[in-house]
Amino acid sequence: MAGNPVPVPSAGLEEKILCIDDLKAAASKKLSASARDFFNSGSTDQITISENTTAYSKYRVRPRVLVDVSQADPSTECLGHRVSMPLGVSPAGLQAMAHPDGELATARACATKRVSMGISSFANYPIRSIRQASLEVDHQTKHAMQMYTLKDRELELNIIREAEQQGCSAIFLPADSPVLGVRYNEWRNDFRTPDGLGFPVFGWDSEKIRKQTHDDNFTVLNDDTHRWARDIPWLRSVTKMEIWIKGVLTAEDTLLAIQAGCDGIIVSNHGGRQLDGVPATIDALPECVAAAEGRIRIHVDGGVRSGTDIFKALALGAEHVWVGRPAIWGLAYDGQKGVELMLDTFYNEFKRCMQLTGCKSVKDITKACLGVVRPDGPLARL
Ligand SMILES: Cc1cc2nc3c(=O)[nH]c(=O)nc-3n(C[C@H](O)[C@H](O)[C@H](O)COP(=O)(O)O)c2cc1C
Ligand SMILES: O=C(O)C(=O)c1ccccc1
Repeated sequence: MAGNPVPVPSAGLEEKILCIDDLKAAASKKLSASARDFFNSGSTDQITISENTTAYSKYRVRPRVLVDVSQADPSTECLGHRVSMPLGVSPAGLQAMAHPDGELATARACATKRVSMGISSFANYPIRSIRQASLEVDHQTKHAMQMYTLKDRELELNIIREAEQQGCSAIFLPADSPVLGVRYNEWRNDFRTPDGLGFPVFGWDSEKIRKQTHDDNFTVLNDDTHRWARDIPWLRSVTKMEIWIKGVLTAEDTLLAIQAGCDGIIVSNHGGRQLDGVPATIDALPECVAAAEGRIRIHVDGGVRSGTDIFKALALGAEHVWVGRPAIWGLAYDGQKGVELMLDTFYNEFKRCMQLTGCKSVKDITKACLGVVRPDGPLARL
């Protein structure tokens, strides 16, 4: 993966974007207040969204020195395929509100940088076009289709069939969304999908969505009677794609995912947009890893904002991380190039973190690489 130590912005974009926070600031200036609030907010009191990021800072890295790191290799596997680093782009809806090319730009950037991508069921482009945009760059890039349990089973089945036919590798079932979170910012702004944008995955055009709030979308579509015993076997019976549960935060649900024969879980709180007050994902991860005892794949998303955050998540037992908002910020800043800039930034930071901790490959990143800061005490080993 190509990566400039200091990425160069496109012509006309003068800011120096050195880190993800720079990208957030630059992107936030370009978005309307209502779009910015929609993308950047969490639910209710914004506690979980804020902790998702800050919780990383209690961990300290324990570096090993005098190791030959000239060949340090950040690559790993995701969805059965070699990727350049253990980071992919989470499914996030409404990307054309950040940039007209929306999910197509994200797909091209992910394919260029060889990372996996999640496709939101609220994407503004059809699954086929997103896959096509990716295939034009690289034939190997893997996609996970995010699909809720829908009230309309026939619609759900059609979408799953389409995703499989278009070559998606996995279903990400967001188990945290039987109903929408309490999103005061959206409600205060009376947030609506901008005119001209549709949700083609559901076959909804702009006209159909115009009168609906974001909350209405969920209420109409999502099945709040969803449950393990009914929905996972059904999914298995209708698709050969991998089945991942997105939104697990406890040991108990990790065990249920194993029992249900799922391929993996994503420890996620929907970027703090569903129930406020649930733990930061990096704090929920250890209990899920301990319960799993290696019997199921574990990924994590939420609040990952630096290469060192990726490193910490791996040291705590995740195989791979995903990012939502950083991709949106990249898109808003500079379309495909902005998403590539975001991915380069993570890649460069992560590789350097590996090198400075004496890790030659992602397998070298273990519990021994981290400590935790306790008030007035020495660094505690994990
Ligand atoms: C604007 C936005 C839209 C999202 N849309 C979806 C979605 O359609 N489906 C879904 O499963 N998760 C969705 N998510 C959650 C992301 O998949 C992911 O869990 C979260 O963004 C990760 O946290 P981060 O943004 O802090 O990286 C969305 C998140 C954001 C910020
Ligand atoms: O806002 C979200 O978190 C989300 O899941 C979503 C749903 C519909 C459209 C865009 C995003």
